[in-house]
Amino acid sequence: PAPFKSISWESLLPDFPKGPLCKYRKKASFNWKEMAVLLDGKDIIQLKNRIFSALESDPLFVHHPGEELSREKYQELTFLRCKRLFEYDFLTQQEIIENPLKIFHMVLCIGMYDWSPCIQYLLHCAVSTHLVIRHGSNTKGIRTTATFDHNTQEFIINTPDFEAAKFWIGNMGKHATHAVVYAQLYTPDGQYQGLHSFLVQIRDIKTLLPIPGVVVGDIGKKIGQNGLDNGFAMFHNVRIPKENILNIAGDVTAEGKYSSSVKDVKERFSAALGSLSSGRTVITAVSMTNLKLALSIAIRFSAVRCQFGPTDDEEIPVLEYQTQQWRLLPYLAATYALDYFCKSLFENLTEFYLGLLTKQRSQRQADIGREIHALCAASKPLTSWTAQQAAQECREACGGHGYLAMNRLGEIRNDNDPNCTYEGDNNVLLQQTSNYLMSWMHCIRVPFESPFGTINVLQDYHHILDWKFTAMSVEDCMDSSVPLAAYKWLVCYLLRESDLKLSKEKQSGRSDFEAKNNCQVYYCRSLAIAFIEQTVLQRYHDYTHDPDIPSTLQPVLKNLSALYGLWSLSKHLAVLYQGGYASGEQAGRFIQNAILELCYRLKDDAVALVDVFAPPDFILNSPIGKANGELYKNIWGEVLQGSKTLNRPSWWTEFCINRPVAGRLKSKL
Ligand SMILES: CCCCCCC/C=C/C(=O)SCCNC(=O)CCNC(=O)[C@H](O)C(C)(C)COP(=O)(O)OP(=O)(O)OC[C@H]1O[C@@H](n2cnc3c(N)ncnc32)[C@H](O)[C@@H]1OP(=O)(O)O
Ligand SMILES: Cc1cc2nc3c(=O)[nH]c(=O)nc-3n(C[C@H](O)[C@H](O)[C@H](O)COP(=O)(O)OP(=O)(O)OC[C@H]3O[C@@H](n4cnc5c(N)ncnc54)[C@H](O)[C@@H]3O)c2cc1C
Repeated sequence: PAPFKSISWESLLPDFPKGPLCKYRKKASFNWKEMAVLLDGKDIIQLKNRIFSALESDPLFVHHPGEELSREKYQELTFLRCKRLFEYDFLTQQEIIENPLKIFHMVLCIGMYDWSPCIQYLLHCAVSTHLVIRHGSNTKGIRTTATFDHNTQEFIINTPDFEAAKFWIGNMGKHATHAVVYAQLYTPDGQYQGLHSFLVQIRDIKTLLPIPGVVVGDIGKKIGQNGLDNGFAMFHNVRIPKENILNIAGDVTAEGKYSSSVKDVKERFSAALGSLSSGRTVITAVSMTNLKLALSIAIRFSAVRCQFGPTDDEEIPVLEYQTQQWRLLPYLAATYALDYFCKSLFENLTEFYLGLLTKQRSQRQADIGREIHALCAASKPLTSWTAQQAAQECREACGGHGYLAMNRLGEIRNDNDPNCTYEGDNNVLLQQTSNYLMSWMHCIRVPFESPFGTINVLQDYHHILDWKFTAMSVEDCMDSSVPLAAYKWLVCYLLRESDLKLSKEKQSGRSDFEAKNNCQVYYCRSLAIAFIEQTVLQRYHDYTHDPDIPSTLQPVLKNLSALYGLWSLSKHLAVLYQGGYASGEQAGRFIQNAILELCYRLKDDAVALVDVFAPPDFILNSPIGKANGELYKNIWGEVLQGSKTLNRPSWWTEFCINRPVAGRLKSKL
């Protein structure tokens, strides 16, 4: 941890304005500034401050309360903001080299303001990206072709029909001039060489008009992220120079011969898709950031909003209600656990990229690639779904005020939604993780480990399968070691059951394809989810129990770890009983009561816990989520800023003069 005394907290993290939230802030068991410094460190806090204050002082980023922007205008504004982000160029190369985690924080800070310019910016930056993969989940089935013409030294790109069109591509709707297009490569000998990516110009850079042979356009309004122009494209004999093949997986010689350092077709396919792991890691963090936004709003609101009370003339904050605590505080615990996990996953990814950059060809590098793929293929589903459920819960937890667009919960929910789909549909991706786990079954009897140690739990597979739930009281369950042990059992059990189920399906004569499909629900899918929850919990448990954590912060961090573990585990209670890990009434009851007790213990810390990660008011942009807690003043302030709030409607005569004659249009037949 940083040496706290030498840091001027005041300059880094100014106090919040006085107001109704002070009551809870005073009750907190820890100092929120000390926690913020522990979690992020001084350097990152300074970076965040730099980005947040640049956006706040820039007229281009001014909010327009009470104003409805058309989609066209919003897209234009998003583009201008994206350009401005390039002008700010928040990080130098040197800073990135010294601490790659800064890129991660920079992206999330911008996204906290609005995901549309953030994603647009990211997509423009991602030089090695996979922008135009789209065929849907089945990437192997992409039907766009790239045929090499050795006479002209060009590739010819073709879309066979409408169904094969590229669709959904970010930035392509209105303004992208170049795209990275995935296509099936054919060499002049007619041989099919598999999926490869190519840089294709789609619009003229001076006029923004399409290049001949390219049909490109905007796909229309979406549920969220409408500042982004998602587009479609079709290619009809579009010729690109030979150099435009991005030779990640293979290359073609001038004579038209195919060459690749990766001989195995399957391996080439994995290499071609390897870059998706970075996108999935970022989306894991994007979703976790949405949790931060939604919870900052809902918890501050709940600490101030009063309803009912023990007597007729005393109303209490809704946060005092057990139900409200149980609805929100587990998500708060999840935010802390996932925040830690995201940083650790990013570090894993950095190691992977370092290996790629230094052209590592070791077995370890290959194993890292597989493990990262398995991790982010499950962490994206876990985090995006958690954020999706949390955003809805937070919306409802703020009652009617949560439904007012100005309070931003709808926007958070809608902008988070595609995290469940893009860069791989969540349900499809979970199959990748369970495939990986199942692949370890054959070496269960020999010593093995994975580079990041996430599958090392399987070393004790046989032993763990004999474990039982042993806690004897609620108090016994108040540490995350209890849910962690249960998770280890759960992963081993679901692995065994999935493997058995697959064997049975095959023995009964089903094809590999059918057998695998019939093992998903209740087996492989649950296995992938349990595995990633266990991994997140293991990492967070280890962190919160580290003796280096200051004693002033450790109790609250341990409570968060225990709550996250028990609450996540409680969704698997049926399987714990079904498989014999738990038995009798007590086990379930202890877990439930421990969850409630932890919620109760954390409720006085809840406001301080969101103060640690909430962005400044300007960025959060939610009257009910403001740091001063002046709920009603903030709402009224915003309502009255609407340009037409007090106006008579332009159609007032339709109401007052052209009155309806009841039944005038009734059918006379
Ligand atoms: C703010 C953040 C950014 C927002 C970005 C928004 C823009 C959005 C962009 C996009 O959406 S881009 C389009 C993304 N599309 C997808 O993600 C498609 C999803 N489908 C797939 O990835 C693949 O088709 C699949 C489902 C993973 C593979 O299916 P398939 O059944 O055909 O192959 P397998 O036999 O399972 O795999 C073969 C082999 O390859 C390995 N592998 C697959 N992917 C990867 C990878 N990314 N990294 C490493 N390895 C990979 C897989 O594990 C298999 O290996 P083995 O088991 O044989 O060892
Ligand atoms: C906002 C947004 C932006 C996007 N941006 C881009 C972009 O920039 N570039 C790009 O290339 N793509 C982009 N995409 C496309 C995205 O990658 C795909 O939508 C995604 O990969 C899912 O594919 P799909 O839409 O074809 O769904 P489908 O594959 O048609 O899936 C439909 C349903 O079928 C289920 N399903 C499919 N296969 C299986 C199976 N084997 N087993 C069980 N269930 C299955 C899925 O779970 C899903 O519920 C974007 C999408 C969105 C929403």
